[in-house]
Amino acid sequence: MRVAVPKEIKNHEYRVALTPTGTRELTARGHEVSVQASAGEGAGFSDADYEAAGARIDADVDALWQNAELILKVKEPQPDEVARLTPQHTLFTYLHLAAEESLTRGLIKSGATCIAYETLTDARGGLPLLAPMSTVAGRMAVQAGAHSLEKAQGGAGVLLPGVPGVPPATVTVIGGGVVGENAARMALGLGADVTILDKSLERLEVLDDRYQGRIKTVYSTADALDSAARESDMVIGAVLIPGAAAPKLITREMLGNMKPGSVLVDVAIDQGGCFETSKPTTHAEPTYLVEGIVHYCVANMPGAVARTSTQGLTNATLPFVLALADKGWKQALSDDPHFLPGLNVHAGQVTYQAVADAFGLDSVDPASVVR
Ligand SMILES: NC(=O)C1=CN([C@@H]2O[C@H](COP(=O)(O)OP(=O)(O)OC[C@H]3O[C@@H](n4cnc5c(N)ncnc54)[C@H](O)[C@@H]3O)[C@@H](O)[C@H]2O)C=CC1
Ligand SMILES: CC(=O)C(=O)O
Ligand SMILES: [Mg+2]
Repeated sequence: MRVAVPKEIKNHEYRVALTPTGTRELTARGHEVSVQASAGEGAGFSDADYEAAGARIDADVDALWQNAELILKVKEPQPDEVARLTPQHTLFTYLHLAAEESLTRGLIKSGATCIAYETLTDARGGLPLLAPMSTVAGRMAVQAGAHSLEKAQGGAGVLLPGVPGVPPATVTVIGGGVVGENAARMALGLGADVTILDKSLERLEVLDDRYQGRIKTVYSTADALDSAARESDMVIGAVLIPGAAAPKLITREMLGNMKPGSVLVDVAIDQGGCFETSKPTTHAEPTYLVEGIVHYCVANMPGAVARTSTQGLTNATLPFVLALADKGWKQALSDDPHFLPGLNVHAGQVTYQAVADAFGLDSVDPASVVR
């Protein structure tokens, strides 16, 4: 199969979808891999590294896309990339379609087969291609939030661990999944007073057992969210309803009850955000203020630690990339019931129910498409 790896073009996105190690796995199986010139540079991989693994380096972006059958990316296609997609292409990347109607409509129009990392499942009920980046984003959320609490960033001037005689900051994490647990662990490690809210009692039991009371767990209700807003120095939004737009859990009205200079870190921004006043930001300008509350809403947080993130992401995607290249998308998806939910759009139709629901579109069952 002809596999192409474009250079990412989203603001401050330095990850790349395939490492030289992954390239070698593909070329050893007889696949042709074209990597856009300097695509791996931000993650510390040179063109020569890819060439040594058997890839062709292509400086001509038009030719790269035109010759490709399988396109491997990291971030959702940007408008210039959507314009390059045709029915011949299978695209494998993060899509987060429920947050972006124009992208969804663009992919429908393209006729391409679009498979999202974030909606693949595993036998334990997890999201195996979201998990590595959720781990990164959860860990980064506390770094970003701690920086945002500094006065120069508009924050209240609070140090997470406090000092002897001054109590630590209060950090609330909404959603105790992969992002949430990793954020809570980091905040705990830095000496903050940490609480996790979740709607899943089962998940709260796991966390309670794992942290033995060092992290408090609270069932997520409107009352609990009200208290979290009033009492916290930092609130981290880490909820997910797979494939769907995030619920708005902290409203604009609730900001008035928060301490001035406290910080909201909305990691769920890639699914539209879980705070009413969130809007996507970039690493170039990560924060903004609403009613004296600092908002950090970067939709590609792992891009900032591209070396670690690229390795973590490609470790998880490689088996699926190999299946797509070896068997073609139809056979690969039909052979694996956990790969199948990755299919979001095919030949002009939405194949993921929650995405169709978000925009009032019709959807078709992905199983019917691979038969
Ligand atoms: N901004 C960024 O750069 C990145 C963002 N993300 C996003 O972070 C979000 C979280 O991802 P994961 O932790 O992997 O998901 P997950 O599925 O592991 O965890 C989500 C948790 O939210 C809980 N939840 C759902 N509704 C809730 C509610 N109303 N109140 C409290 N808890 C609720 C669920 O029970 C679950 O435990 C996703 O939107 C993901 O796309 C992930 C990586 C990078
Ligand atoms: C999950 C995601 O959107 C990211 O890693 O950028
Ligand atoms: Mg996004």
